[in-house]
Amino acid sequence: MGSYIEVKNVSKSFGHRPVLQNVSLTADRGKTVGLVGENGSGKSVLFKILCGFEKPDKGSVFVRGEALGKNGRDFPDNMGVFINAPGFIGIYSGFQNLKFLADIQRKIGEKEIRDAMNKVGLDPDNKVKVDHYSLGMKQKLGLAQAIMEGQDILVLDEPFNALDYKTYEDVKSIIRMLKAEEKTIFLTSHHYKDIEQLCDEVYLIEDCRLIPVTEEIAARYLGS
Ligand SMILES: Nc1ncnc2c1ncn2[C@@H]1O[C@H](COP(=O)(O)OP(=O)(O)OP(=O)(O)O)[C@@H](O)[C@H]1O
Repeated sequence: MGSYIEVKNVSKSFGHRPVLQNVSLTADRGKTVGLVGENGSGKSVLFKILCGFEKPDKGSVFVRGEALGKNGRDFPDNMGVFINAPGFIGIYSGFQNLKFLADIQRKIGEKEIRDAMNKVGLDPDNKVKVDHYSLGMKQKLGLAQAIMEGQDILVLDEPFNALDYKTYEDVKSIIRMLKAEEKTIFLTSHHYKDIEQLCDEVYLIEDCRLIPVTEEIAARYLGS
């Protein structure tokens, strides 16, 4: 089998504005791939294309050897997604929210939800409504959702956003744990340091192109 994930010559524009031009990327199973780039450079768009949430104008995405968008297969199987701080129903607890989501696929029961919540450091028996969750708790709930079905590919778009130091370190530890479990992970962060520490391969999106990060390019991001 070839790469676990392959993005091949993908281009995407919104109106007349190109965001991605001829972008290609491969990731082997168990690797952590980081994406950096300025605000609006196209990181989330590329992640949404990987997940099947956006369709490329040109090019293809292969996940475990299967092309997205072929044979009615719009979304990859077994992929956990955390993009744009996930929305939850505020009047329900974290556990209830995950239960609603789990009931869509019916792959897992309460035990797996509890395990995922414990893994990210949330108490499944906490009856507090998500409306009253701190930002860090919401981020962790989003991560629990992304992993609760045992997904082996994880797409995590800025999971460190707006966290205090302690929660930031917690989220980093969760990602290290997922790496140790040999998940294939795609990650963005505005702090190059996070990406450098956690990722096996790093790419920069600049001027609609995807560039492997060399030491020289990294020097521009270090200290950020
Ligand atoms: N559905 C859409 N319709 C129109 N334009 C869009 C759409 N989605 C994204 N864009 C535009 O595509 C560009 C890339 O957006 P994207 O969200 O991928 O940036 P990003 O690199 O993730 O930025 P940030 O670091 O700020 O999160 C932006 O100019 C954005 O406005």
